[in-house]
Amino acid sequence: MQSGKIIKSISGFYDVQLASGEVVRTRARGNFRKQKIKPIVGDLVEFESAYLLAVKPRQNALVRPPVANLDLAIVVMSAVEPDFSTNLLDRYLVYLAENQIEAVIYLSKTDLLSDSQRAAIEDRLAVYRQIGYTVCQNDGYDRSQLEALASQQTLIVMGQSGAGKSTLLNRLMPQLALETAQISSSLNRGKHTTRTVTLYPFGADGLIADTPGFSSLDLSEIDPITLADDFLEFAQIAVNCRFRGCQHLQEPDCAVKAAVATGEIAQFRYDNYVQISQELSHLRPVYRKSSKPN
Ligand SMILES: Nc1nc2c(ncn2[C@@H]2O[C@H](COP(=O)(O)OP(=O)(O)OP(=O)(O)O)[C@@H](O)[C@H]2O)c(=O)[nH]1
Ligand SMILES: [Zn+2]
Repeated sequence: MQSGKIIKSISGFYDVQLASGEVVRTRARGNFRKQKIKPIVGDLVEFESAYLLAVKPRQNALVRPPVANLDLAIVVMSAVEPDFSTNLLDRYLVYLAENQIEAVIYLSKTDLLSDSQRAAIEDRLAVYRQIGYTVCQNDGYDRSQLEALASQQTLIVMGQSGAGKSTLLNRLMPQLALETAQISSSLNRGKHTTRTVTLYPFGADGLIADTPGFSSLDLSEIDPITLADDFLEFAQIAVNCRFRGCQHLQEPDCAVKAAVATGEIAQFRYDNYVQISQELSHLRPVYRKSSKPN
């Protein structure tokens, strides 16, 4: 039996890449299909004589495009058109943290910024760098930095419509020549959503999806109780909260709120946290009798 990763799926055939880099075209056996698991690109599979036998449990999976076991996502945020928003960025970061996908932040359209706009966005991005995120942008952009991060990783590009995802993908993979749409040509919207995805070699033994990930986010499955864990800089400080499981909202002696007051945690990050937390709580009411002291 051999194992590898599905890098392409076309009409019942699955191209599986082995650790050696060799690619074998396989298909699913009849009895395998009865298991009602539809193999998707990114799946780690076992096969024999070009027949798939098993799909290994997935670390995560996206629906649009269907791709499994992502390690890394490049979150494309435009500086303008649409305007840069930490609220939207934090939603992506929460989503990715929940799915154990590492995030890299990529700022596009910096060439359209005035100096003062640029300074304001730089201030915000400095906060993300401080938290530990890698931040890159379309000018002064370093392909080798992205390649180094992507080494042995499976990655995808995601971001809202018009953010510049296809433009970035074209830069990373000029051989693909993805169509970039003028933001105004709304007829082209959603064009990528029905396409199948293929993983292409990128960096040292890395793979990159040729199709951008979704542009709208569903956070509704997230448990508001653990939401704070997705705000990585809160986690280190939260050990000093008086209550274990402190959600940093109304609780007394909250180290996170204290850190916001001193500026150690950025106010905008906390505000985004509170807003997302409230949205999730409305979706899923939580009744807690008491909190245990730490
Ligand atoms: N000036 C400038 N324009 C850019 C940059 N990146 C993207 N654009 C333009 O912004 C528009 C949208 O870019 P796309 O790459 O198509 O955006 P997308 O995220 O793939 O959009 P959807 O396909 O709608 O999801 C296009 O007109 C691009 O030419 C940039 O860095 N600078
Ligand atoms: Zn707290």
